[in-house]
Amino acid sequence: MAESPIIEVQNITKRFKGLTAVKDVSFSIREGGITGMIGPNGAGKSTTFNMICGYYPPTEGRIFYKGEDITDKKAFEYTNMKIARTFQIMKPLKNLSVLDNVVASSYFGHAGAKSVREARERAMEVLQFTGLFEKRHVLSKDMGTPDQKRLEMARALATKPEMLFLDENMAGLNPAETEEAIRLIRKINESGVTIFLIEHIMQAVVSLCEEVIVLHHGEKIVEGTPEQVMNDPYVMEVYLGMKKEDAHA
Ligand SMILES: Nc1ncnc2c1ncn2[C@@H]1O[C@H](COP(=O)(O)OP(=O)(O)OP(=O)(O)O)[C@@H](O)[C@H]1O
Repeated sequence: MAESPIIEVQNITKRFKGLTAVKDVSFSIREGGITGMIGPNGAGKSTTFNMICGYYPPTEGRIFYKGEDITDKKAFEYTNMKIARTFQIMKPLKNLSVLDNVVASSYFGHAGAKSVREARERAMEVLQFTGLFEKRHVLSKDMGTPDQKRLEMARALATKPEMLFLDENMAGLNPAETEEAIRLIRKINESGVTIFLIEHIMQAVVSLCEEVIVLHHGEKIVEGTPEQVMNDPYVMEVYLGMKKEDAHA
């Protein structure tokens, strides 16, 4: 794994009128790795995610991608920078088939398909890769949550990203479905895509991430390997709601 950061976040703060949602947060995302962000509800995870993905700019601080300052870039410019994201509330084109959803995404980004044929070929490849090939003719609105989440990833992959942001991709999945999602995320990473994810499901964070950032009340409280983070007394208290001695009871 390369050591250089693909994303560097420097002292970002976001204020919404009177409320400071994120306060002076800094971290980096290592190229080639899987980095996770956790924290209780309202900790500032989505706000941080949205700033890094260009949905709104930080009130203060800077964000760098491969050394370039992208703080003022807009979300629509990201696919051209080989960055893609999924949404917590999924946004498929509901009345289109799974295949057409992925075909539509194939036209976007730095490697946007130049013809219908190229877009279809790309989509077929992505559907094979994500395990959705057999369901390619199903309307996306007729699929269950696990397949819709998979489709979100397929649509993102169709833009050929080098960096993928996953926003609570496992919410609403049962343990077996979670395991499948973990396998797919690992496979995407092994294909060379750097991943940054927000996730409430600890099993997924521990199994996938080599680096975890913990937010609480808008501030970064801990950063480290899953093991370091899960054994941190402050994390146990504020995030898991128990004292260290309780955890060993
Ligand atoms: N657009 C906004 N305008 C005003 N306040 C906001 C806005 N977005 C988020 N907030 C507030 O900022 C704080 C952090 O919210 P955020 O959604 O980033 O937390 P989170 O860690 O993602 O929570 P969850 O796990 O519930 O999604 C919350 O108090 C929230 O109400």
